Amino acid sequence: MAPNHDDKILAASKRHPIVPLEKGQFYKYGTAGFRMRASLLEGITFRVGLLAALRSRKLNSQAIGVMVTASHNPAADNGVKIVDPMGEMLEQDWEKYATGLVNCQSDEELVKQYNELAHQLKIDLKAPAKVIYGRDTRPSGHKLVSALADALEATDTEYVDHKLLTTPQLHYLVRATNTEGTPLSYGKVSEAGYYEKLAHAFVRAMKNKKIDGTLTVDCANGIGGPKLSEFLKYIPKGKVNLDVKVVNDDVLRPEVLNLDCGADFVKTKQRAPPIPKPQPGARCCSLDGDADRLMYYWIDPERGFFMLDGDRISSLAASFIGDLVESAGLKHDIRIGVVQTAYANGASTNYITQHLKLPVICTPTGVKHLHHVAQSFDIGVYFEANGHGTVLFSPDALTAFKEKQPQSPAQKDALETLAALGDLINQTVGDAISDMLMVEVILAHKAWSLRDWAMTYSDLPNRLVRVEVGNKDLFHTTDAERRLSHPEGAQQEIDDAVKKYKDARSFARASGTENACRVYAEAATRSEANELAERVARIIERYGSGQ
Ligand SMILES: CC(=O)N[C@H]1[C@@H](OP(=O)(O)O)O[C@H](CO)[C@@H](O)[C@@H]1O
Ligand SMILES: [Mg+2]
Repeated sequence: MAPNHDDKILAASKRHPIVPLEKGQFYKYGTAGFRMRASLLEGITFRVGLLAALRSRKLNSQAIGVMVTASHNPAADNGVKIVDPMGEMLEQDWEKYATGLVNCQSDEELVKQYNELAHQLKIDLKAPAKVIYGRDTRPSGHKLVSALADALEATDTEYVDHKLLTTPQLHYLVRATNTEGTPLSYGKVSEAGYYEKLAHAFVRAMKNKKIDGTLTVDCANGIGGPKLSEFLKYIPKGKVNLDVKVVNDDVLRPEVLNLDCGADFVKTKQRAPPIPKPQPGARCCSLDGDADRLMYYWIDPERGFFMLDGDRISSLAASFIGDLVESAGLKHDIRIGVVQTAYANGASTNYITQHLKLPVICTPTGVKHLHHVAQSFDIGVYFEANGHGTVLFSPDALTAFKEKQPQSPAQKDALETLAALGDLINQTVGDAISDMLMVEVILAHKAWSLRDWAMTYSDLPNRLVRVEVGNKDLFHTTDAERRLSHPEGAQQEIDDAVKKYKDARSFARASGTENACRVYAEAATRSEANELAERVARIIERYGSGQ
């Protein structure tokens, strides 16, 4: 007889009610799962647990991950998202099922829809299921994970609570769990296993190169602080000279999470966090609240603040890895590509295509889109301008690094470094700690300061504007979000505006995470970029109000 979870789900669901929204509004599994004020999330997290259990049963009982975090949002928010078996984001086709379950009006309707989904997707509810989960430092996380556990109990799902984790650590653990004991083993299934893997790969990739000076790491007062401090204990003394100063790592006062610090602050405000007082010349980087975004910067004694964002990290990685592939004698066997979104600075795209001679593909916003396209290369480098990204190596590429017989000491060296990078760089998702170690390795190999890195090309002046509109759903895009297909006439007006400026580019789209549109503009000078952005913002305002 099929196990009947219905009564258990019904009873448990009553303990975790959904907060009804105003008529006509509904909850949506967005770019980063469900993310909103934490007070609205208990019932949602319970229902996400139901879906995670179904997903595990659908995928031969592989472990599914659930991460409770609201990343760089204020402390009062929280969020919940599902991680697929290889550590990737939930398959897009399933987002609508999450949205469906969460928007059921009653507990009875929820149970009905749960069973209908199982039937429609041919899921055997008798099969074993496994879910593993973690959370960031937000106090609301406790209540949310207990709602999640209730859903897993009600559906007879095995679960492991990994407690406090960075988002990328949870992604690592999901993949490690599902590959344990196989030739594709991703590492030990523990937080310590994650640190050991990274520390070991870091030492191998450094190859006795020297890192110049101290790196100050702003951890946004989030989970990255304690986790980075823990990681540092795993670096063998005397083998590498990584000198890290961890700052903004206060996780005991939730109100300071992401407050005037962190990668999102640095990127959007284009300045260093005020605390600790910025030191001219100091090499700095910032993580975000769940440690999956990374920004580098320094205050130049002469020219002031200078930021090295996701585009810079992407071009740095592509250039270094491209050179290594050539030195390893694999240039004709391995296809390297770079994936960006329309927000990437045009100068970075030019540098990658014209100087590095690598192909660049533009995808819609959201790392799941970039990740997917990056998988089509042997080595796919992807970063959003906001500092979220990674480098993916195909199984063929990893095999080539390990098995190719080197013809010279230089080839051997390049192959070893590539193999070490394959272990150092998180293959499941963008990971600020892993990306930071990658940047440190590259700067040490090139013997570059942040200023040397910044000299590779000059960014085009640009401006990003948030525009409140009556109805953002009126805006539809095409060509990887670079053009508007609706409302009719809007794109023509943007084109006409762009033509008035030199080296200019501008586009507008509805945000996937906020109730607003975003306008991006770049041009040859700062004043022109500002003027163009304002002009396009006015166009969007006008069309967004339906006039
Ligand atoms: C311009 C911008 O930075 N957009 C961000 C933002 O998406 P929007 O759809 O633009 O709101 O949040 C996403 C999730 O964190 C992130 O992937 C993306 O890069
Ligand atoms: Mg984040």
